[in-house]
Amino acid sequence: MLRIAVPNKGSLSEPASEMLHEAGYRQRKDRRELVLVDAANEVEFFFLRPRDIAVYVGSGKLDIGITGRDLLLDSGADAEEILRLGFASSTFRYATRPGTAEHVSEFGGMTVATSFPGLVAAHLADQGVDASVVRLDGAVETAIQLGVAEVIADVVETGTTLRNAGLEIISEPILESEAVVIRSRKAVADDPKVGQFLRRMQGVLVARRYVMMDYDIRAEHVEKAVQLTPGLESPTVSPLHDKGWVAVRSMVPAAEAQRIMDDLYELGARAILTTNIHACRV
Ligand SMILES: Nc1ncnc2c1ncn2[C@@H]1O[C@H](COP(=O)(O)OP(=O)(O)OP(=O)(O)O)[C@@H](O)[C@H]1O
Ligand SMILES: O=P(O)(O)OC[C@H]1O[C@H](OP(=O)(O)OP(=O)(O)O)[C@H](O)[C@@H]1O
Ligand SMILES: [Mg+2]
Repeated sequence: MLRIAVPNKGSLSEPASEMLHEAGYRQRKDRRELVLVDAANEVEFFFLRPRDIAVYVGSGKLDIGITGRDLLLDSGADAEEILRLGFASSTFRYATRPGTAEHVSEFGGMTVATSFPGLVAAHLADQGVDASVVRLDGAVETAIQLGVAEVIADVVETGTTLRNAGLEIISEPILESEAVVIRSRKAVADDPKVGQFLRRMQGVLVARRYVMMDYDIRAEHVEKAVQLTPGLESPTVSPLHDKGWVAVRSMVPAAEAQRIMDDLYELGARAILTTNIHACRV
């Protein structure tokens, strides 16, 4: 059985379970379930606090886990990122009241409040800045108003929370984060069960990002048309009963599908259809 850690709460929890469900795994019906065995797929899911996942995986007790890159790096656990999942995307940044500082190098002697002390201490040391770090569980923006710190370091998605607290971002992001699959550095390389899990998750990512496009085009225009729809490997071109025409089938990025359909129409393509991809292996 492959033992997988899944976030049980917070921003990572729902999208992670949704993705696992799309990849064909059983998921819990009750949020209080802590462990779930998916016997058909030979997988056991452990629903854990997002912050603890890297610790379990790093210790080698669980094979792989889904967590945030920021949480992985903050933990200092002996685990590594093996697949980016594209949700819970955020940046990790410093912020202060306007006028406090313009750059990290001015933080010397100040206190930085954060829920990610490992990440922040390492970054300050890397920048050669001697500042203290105070660890808070959440709502760190308020630490400045209450005089606990002059600077905060926190997750920023839209920036609304910082703006509402009257704070401004300082310097470049410390980190760009998103949900990732992690594995213990102690794990056996090339475990086939891990490989199969990753292919399923990659299949979901591709099925979400691409659509299948079909169209008919006069044979003399097919070379130009396939430049617009090169596919992942190579488009399928099939003869039609009418000798002058061919049918083309190719995967295209969903976000570009409408533009590509317009361009294909201009080239003379007709019967242009797009269909969603339910699942795939690439
Ligand atoms: N607003 C957000 N947008 C995108 N990602 C976020 C956001 N808030 C937190 N995250 C990400 O979620 C992960 C943190 O998960 P965690 O469950 O600890 O905190 P949370 O989602 O803020 O939940 P809570 O604060 O309710 O416990 C991190 O990887 C972080 O980057
Ligand atoms: O840039 P924004 O779109 O405003 O999002 C970022 C905010 O979202 C998270 O807070 P959350 O609501 O999880 O509360 P918390 O501080 O208690 O974790 C994070 O800690 C930031 O405060
Ligand atoms: Mg939070």
